[in-house]
Amino acid sequence: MNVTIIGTGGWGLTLGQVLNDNGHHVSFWTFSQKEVDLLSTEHQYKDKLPGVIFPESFTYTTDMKKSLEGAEMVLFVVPSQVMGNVSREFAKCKPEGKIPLVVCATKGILEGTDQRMSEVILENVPWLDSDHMVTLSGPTHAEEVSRRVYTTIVAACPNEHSAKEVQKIMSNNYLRVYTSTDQIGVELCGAIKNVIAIASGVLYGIGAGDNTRAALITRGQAEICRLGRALGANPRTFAGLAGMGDLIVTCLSQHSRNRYVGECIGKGEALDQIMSHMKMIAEGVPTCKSAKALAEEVHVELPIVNAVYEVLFNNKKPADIIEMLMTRDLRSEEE
Ligand SMILES: NC(=O)c1ccc[n+]([C@@H]2O[C@H](COP(=O)([O-])OP(=O)(O)OC[C@H]3O[C@@H](n4cnc5c(N)ncnc54)[C@H](O)[C@@H]3O)[C@@H](O)[C@H]2O)c1
Ligand SMILES: O=P(O)(O)OC[C@H](O)CO
Repeated sequence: MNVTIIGTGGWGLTLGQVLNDNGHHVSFWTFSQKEVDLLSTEHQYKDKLPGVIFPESFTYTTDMKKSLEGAEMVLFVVPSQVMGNVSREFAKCKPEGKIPLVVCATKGILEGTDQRMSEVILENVPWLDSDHMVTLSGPTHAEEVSRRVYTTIVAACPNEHSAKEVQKIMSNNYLRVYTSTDQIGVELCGAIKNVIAIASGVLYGIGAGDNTRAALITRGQAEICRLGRALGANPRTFAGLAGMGDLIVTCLSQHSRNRYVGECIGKGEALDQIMSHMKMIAEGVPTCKSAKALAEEVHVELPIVNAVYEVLFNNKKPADIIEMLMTRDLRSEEE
């Protein structure tokens, strides 16, 4: 199968390698000529995945129409906050023949809107319908998948047949793909867990204990469930790979970008200073703003998300915010 991947970051390249391992032909689009030159000559992206060499058969271009020639499947793997522009560009490249299956592996909610990534793409691409829009999400750090470490992931689409198609195309002996029809739940879990991961990083940064981290992960999960239920997600998704699975990996892994941002904050660094030296995207930062706005819109209380917002954007001290969280009105765990 011919697959086009939109985005040549760590995750896009890694998914390309999975598809190449499965015998598919992979082309990439990127907005950056610098990335085209680097990847076409060096076949590696040292800044993002040092030591990983990508197949020489990969092709790279900044010309989206050209990158999509003959594409039977298209994967979007760009940062969430550029998904609007990138999908509008994609909309101009309607293929002559069969509409390709579209898969989105980006995690986040578009700032200034309440839109999940599949909603952004579907709104901007009028010739694409929701039956052909699949979400790929789960506990999957590129640093490990690119080294073929055993991993699981979820392909979610309201149309089960499309989810199963992606499952068949992407599964192999080191990547096991499950399917789900709960795209809302899978996307919300993937977006909000990044905000909770920042909080987890803050706990590492200030030297908090394991009890505190366990509390954060569990109560973070409670917030994801509360918001998800209000927005129509299937509660079973929260306990699945895209839910608890991804929350665990992102809160605890040495590879997590969002956890790293939180850890630096906990050690006293300023957010803009941290962002200026990061080589990969930490989606939890913009998603924190959108999640807070989304929760207010549907009248759902998210104390941890709000706490992260106060620390990131209002310069509140983590210790004061944790004290505030611990001494709020007492409540039942069953609420
Ligand atoms: N890295 C991982 O382990 C991983 C795993 C699962 C999901 N994800 C998700 O995949 C998405 C991409 O993550 P990543 O780690 O590959 O990011 P990255 O920071 O490595 O790369 C992002 C890429 O997006 C493209 N890009 C950047 N700015 C752009 C712009 N203005 N216009 C168009 N394209 C632009 C570039 O090709 C860049 O290399 C994120 O939503 C992330 O949460 C990442
Ligand atoms: O853990 P992070 O913050 O690097 O996020 C990347 C992916 O979402 C992990 O599955």
